[in-house]
Amino acid sequence: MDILEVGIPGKWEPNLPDGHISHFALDIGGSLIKLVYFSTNDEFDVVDKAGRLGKQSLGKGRFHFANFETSKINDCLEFIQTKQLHLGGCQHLEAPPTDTTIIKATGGGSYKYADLFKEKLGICLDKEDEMDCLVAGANFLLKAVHQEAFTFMHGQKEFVNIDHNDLYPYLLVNIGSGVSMLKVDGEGKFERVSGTNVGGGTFWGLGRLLTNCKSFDELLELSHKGNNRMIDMLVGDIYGGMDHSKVGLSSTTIASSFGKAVSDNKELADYRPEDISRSLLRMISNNIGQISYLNALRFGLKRIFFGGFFIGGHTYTMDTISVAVHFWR
Ligand SMILES: Nc1ncnc2c1ncn2[C@@H]1O[C@H](COP(=O)(O)OP(=O)(O)O)[C@@H](O)[C@H]1O
Ligand SMILES: CC(C)(COP(=O)(O)O)[C@@H](O)C(=O)NCCC(=O)O
Repeated sequence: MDILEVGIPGKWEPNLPDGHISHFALDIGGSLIKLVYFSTNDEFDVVDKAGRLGKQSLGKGRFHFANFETSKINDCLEFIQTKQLHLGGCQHLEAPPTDTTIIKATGGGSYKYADLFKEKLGICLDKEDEMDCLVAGANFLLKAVHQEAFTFMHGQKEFVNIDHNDLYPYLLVNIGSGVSMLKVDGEGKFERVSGTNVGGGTFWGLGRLLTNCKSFDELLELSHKGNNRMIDMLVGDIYGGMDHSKVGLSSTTIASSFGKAVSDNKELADYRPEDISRSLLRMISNNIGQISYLNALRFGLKRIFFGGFFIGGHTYTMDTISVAVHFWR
């Protein structure tokens, strides 16, 4: 089975031949809509007892994943409509578009936009709780997919071998618009033990205001070229270039994110957007890493798994979180 990424927010190819479509489902989050469907192209014609022509799949196919910004939900609706995802990709062969088209959906948007889906596409969203789905998905991936989980430290990615008998309990940290921290004890056994409202939405929202960036990717890209020391106050800035070794603080540790802006006597325009973005990314990632570590400590959990689109394989973000987790160890 192939996994195929077909969409990034705002960009999609409307005319890909998809064949028969099944397993169409949605996660409508605070920032992004995640959409998945399975398509089979290796089909042959079959005629049913009533003499109607249909297609039968040979069982091979692809998963397709697409994302849309939740604020541009109409693009998502258009994508579904164009590809006829809710009708199995082929309107004339399957059930006619009635009120009974039921699609699995999760995330806050499955409540917020239920009427919109019904009105525009005749889709009834069959809601699943996002935390239940998150835990079921994480457990499935960790157990069923080889080389799914990895550590990332100082630019080095190392896959983790998961021993199925030694997986639980673990802390699952999902960094979306906000951050949820779940203590997972088994299949369907979990508790939301903590969270923080300083998450991916904070990085993108505050970053947008401070830098005038037009997209998340642009903001993230800027952070790679920035130097947070231009705006963060370091221990060395306070201690005349020296470490505060008595309490284990090196001169290069960030003492106060954005702290230099207090004494610099500069305006926002005097700071480079690259430096602001870098500082913001470190501030938020550090904070999440520290809260996660403290919760792992609180419950005696030896493993933390991080997920969510804020991380999305972004190396600098992952590195910062890792440093924060290891800071006190
Ligand atoms: N292309 C993108 N557009 C907007 N945000 C993005 C994008 N890629 C990554 N992100 C980050 O991912 C976060 C959303 O993560 P996600 O796991 O999808 O959460 P949610 O379910 O709340 O939408 C955003 O707040 C932002 O920090
Ligand atoms: C409310 C949410 C579960 C919604 O999930 P999301 O769309 O952010 O993925 C999440 O944003 C969250 O856990 N926020 C943090 C709330 C808090 O603990 O302060």
